[in-house]
Amino acid sequence: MESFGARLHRAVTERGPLCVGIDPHPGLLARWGLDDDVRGLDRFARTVTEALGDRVAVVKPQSAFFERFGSKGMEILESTIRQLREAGSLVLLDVKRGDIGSTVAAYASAYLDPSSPVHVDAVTASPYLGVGALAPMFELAAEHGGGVFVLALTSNPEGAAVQRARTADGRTVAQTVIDEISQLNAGAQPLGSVGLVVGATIGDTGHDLSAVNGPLLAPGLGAQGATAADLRVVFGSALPAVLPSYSREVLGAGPDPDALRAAADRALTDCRAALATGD
Ligand SMILES: O=c1ccn([C@@H]2O[C@H](COP(=O)(O)O)[C@@H](O)[C@H]2O)c(=O)[nH]1
Repeated sequence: MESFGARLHRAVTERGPLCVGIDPHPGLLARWGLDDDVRGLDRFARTVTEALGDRVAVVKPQSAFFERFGSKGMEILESTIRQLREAGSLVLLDVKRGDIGSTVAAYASAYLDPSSPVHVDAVTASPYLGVGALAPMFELAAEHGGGVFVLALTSNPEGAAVQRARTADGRTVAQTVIDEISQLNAGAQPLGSVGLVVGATIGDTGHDLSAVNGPLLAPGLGAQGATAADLRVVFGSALPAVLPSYSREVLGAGPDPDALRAAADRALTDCRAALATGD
């Protein structure tokens, strides 16, 4: 079984370092001339999938925008996941799950067991109940070639008070998460399968990402104010592992599929330039 780290490395080599989110905000549905209902959601998700599924390395549906329509929204999420995978992009479901270990095991089987209807390539997870409580996700992911992206330094301003608080040994909470994930990925080639989420908005915080050896998902670009040029400041020597992520910045170009593709291409060009070593 090929690991998620290896699959992601290949996808980024072939398609470029870019993740595009599917975040059907009510405001975006309106801008696209769609109603804020199940039909609008379906049209939106289908349009993004058809425009970008065969060219972007990773697509990240935001589960909340599907969940808010109940079972019909979940049906659309299931078919979106299926279509994206058929088109060849890796699917990272942004669900930010986390709980006590026995419940995390159920979340793991929901998203990382290939027999599940919402099986995806990777999920986002919250370490607030302890990184160790996420072990069932890491284990099932490893068994089936899946990945997990653990929140470390999020892009929103409210995150800092918790994530940059100091623990008894003087490290920040975020650094303890970073260090635990680094241990999980130690020795993995070409890249570990447990990633971190580090916002592109956070500036130079002095956190040490050098030993992570896993992918670093960087949301916060575009609508939240960060630019590709900020990636160098935030990630420093860890830049080669960065997977930049845009949602509203690209989605706002729709519904014309050509305009969506052009927006994704622009984002990729900016990110390639920012991530290029020696730039
Ligand atoms: O720290 C984080 C973690 C996750 N997100 C998610 O990424 C997208 C960002 O959307 P934009 O439209 O590009 O702002 C959204 O789904 C968030 O829930 C994040 O922003 N920051």
